[in-house]
Amino acid sequence: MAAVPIWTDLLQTRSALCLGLAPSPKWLEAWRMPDDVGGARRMCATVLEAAGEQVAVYRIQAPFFTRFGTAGTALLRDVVDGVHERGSLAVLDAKVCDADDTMDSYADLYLGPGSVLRGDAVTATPFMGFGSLGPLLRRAWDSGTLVMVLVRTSNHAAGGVQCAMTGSRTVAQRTADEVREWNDEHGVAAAAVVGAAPGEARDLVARMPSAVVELPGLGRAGRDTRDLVAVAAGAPGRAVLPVTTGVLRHGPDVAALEASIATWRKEIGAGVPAC
Ligand SMILES: O=C(O)c1cc(=O)[nH]c(=O)n1[C@@H]1O[C@H](COP(=O)(O)O)[C@@H](O)[C@H]1O
Repeated sequence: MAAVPIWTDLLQTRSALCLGLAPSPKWLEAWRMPDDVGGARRMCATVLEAAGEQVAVYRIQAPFFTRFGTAGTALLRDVVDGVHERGSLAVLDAKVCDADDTMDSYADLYLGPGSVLRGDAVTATPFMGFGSLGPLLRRAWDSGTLVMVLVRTSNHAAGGVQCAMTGSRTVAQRTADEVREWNDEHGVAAAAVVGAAPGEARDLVARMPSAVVELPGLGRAGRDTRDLVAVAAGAPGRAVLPVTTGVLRHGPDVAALEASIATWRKEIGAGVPAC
């Protein structure tokens, strides 16, 4: 079942901004909220109140919820419900990875209306071999959801693995090609996370012409917003631009958060035209 048309519709009507929800110890302290499930609940409610129905997609960092045990998992489920009540999509950022028989169980937890957490997408690591993602990808297709495969990440340690050569391609290029091949063969359920500098990102995005691509990096030191927005403009209707720090640093004041979200939407909207 194709998920992409729903994503495209929302990304075009609300903008490509993907708002990060990260009730981490660091953010709860900055917001002067207790580092417990009550504090996390207040933080998420504040962000959702400020965002209203302006945001197409939320990237929800699952470990910052599940660290609180069953109460945190219940909160995560409530937050996903809150996202859906606003007509938005929820990416569960859990970066799952395992052998193929176990991957099926991750789908039970994360993906689609029949799962525990009812996410619209889950992030996954392909470094046990792309084939190990098969069961998760098949379940994503069946439930109209997406698996966001880590093609290239921005953390300092990533380059040694993801830029290593495998034949004539980097590992990241090969993974991007595997995303395209899966989508061409089975239907578009593989999306991608591409946390690369603009030149490399443009090449990787071009290798996955039908995939939703998440391009992290907006609002970070050393990254020019216009460069990243220009990469997204090459993939209209399927590029997702996550911002966490760039918005959360304005909290917990609701009006300041709202203003920041509006500013990001405007900045992104001007550069990513409707397709
Ligand atoms: O999966 C991601 O979104 C991700 C990919 C990547 O390449 N680099 C990266 O930092 N991230 C996530 O982005 C978060 C920080 O987002 P910003 O505060 O918007 O920069 C991190 O906590 C990671 O979970």
